Amino acid sequence: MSKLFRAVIMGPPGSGKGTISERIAQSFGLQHLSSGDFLRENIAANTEAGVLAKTYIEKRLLVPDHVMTRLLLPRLEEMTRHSWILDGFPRTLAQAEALSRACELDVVISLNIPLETLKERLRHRWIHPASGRVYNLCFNPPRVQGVDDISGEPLIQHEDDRPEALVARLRHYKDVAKPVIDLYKAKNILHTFSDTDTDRIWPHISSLLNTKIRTDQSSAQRASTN
Ligand SMILES: Nc1ncnc2c1ncn2[C@@H]1O[C@H](COP(=O)(O)OP(=O)(O)OP(=O)(O)O)[C@@H](O)[C@H]1O
Ligand SMILES: O=c1ccn([C@@H]2O[C@H](COP(=O)(O)OP(=O)(O)O)[C@@H](O)[C@H]2O)c(=O)[nH]1
Repeated sequence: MSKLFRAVIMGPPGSGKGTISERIAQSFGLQHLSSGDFLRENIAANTEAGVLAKTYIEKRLLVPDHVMTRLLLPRLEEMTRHSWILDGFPRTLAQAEALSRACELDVVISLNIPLETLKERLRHRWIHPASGRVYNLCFNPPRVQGVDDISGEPLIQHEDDRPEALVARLRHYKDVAKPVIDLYKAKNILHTFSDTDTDRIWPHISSLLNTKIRTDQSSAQRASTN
């Protein structure tokens, strides 16, 4: 069996983590695990962690580290036979340290997108809350305006995606993410991509993953024939 591949994607709200993770999942066969979607599934299913997480999310707070790790790490353990990309976790240094104890990451992708671009994208972001499917009126519009392509249910916009809320969210992201980014830089697995456009970033991410995944697979094959 080829070596499993573990990746994390980081970036401020609107940087394209969800959009790029979906492309990676489709092009490279990785499982995409989004912490936000996973929390929403737990809330919908009324699990103990979901009920607890909801109280924080409703107040626009981060869910405490011990709740997040207790929820996410067992989910990752269930995926031991799959290569995966994690989106939205780890958010804090404590989460990153807990993840390091659980598994070894191959690549961390960090998205560095100009503020004006983030503002524009979030202003036009529409979400299907039940599935987490994300649309943008300019970039990937739904087939019918205001309606989810698959379920036909209405789309909503997040209060938080208003341009006025973004500066504070961005400042908060930078404060919390800085030590996480420094940790991955020190481990030599951080790859930062800066541009205004996912379509221009994508070829670089794709060639990075092509190199990494192919190199890992050939060394795993060499190990199995030795
Ligand atoms: N790793 C995490 N640690 C703590 N709380 C988290 C984590 N991931 C998600 N959450 C909680 O779930 C909420 C929804 O997460 P989600 O990633 O879907 O949206 P978001 O924070 O609005 O980010 P974005 O706009 O980048 O998609 C967050 O606002 C936060 O309260
Ligand atoms: O090059 C891009 C990438 C994303 N988006 C849109 O920008 C918003 C934010 O993207 P996403 O939800 O993937 O970002 P995240 O918050 O997960 O980082 C969504 O409406 C996307 O459809 C865009 O317009 N252009």
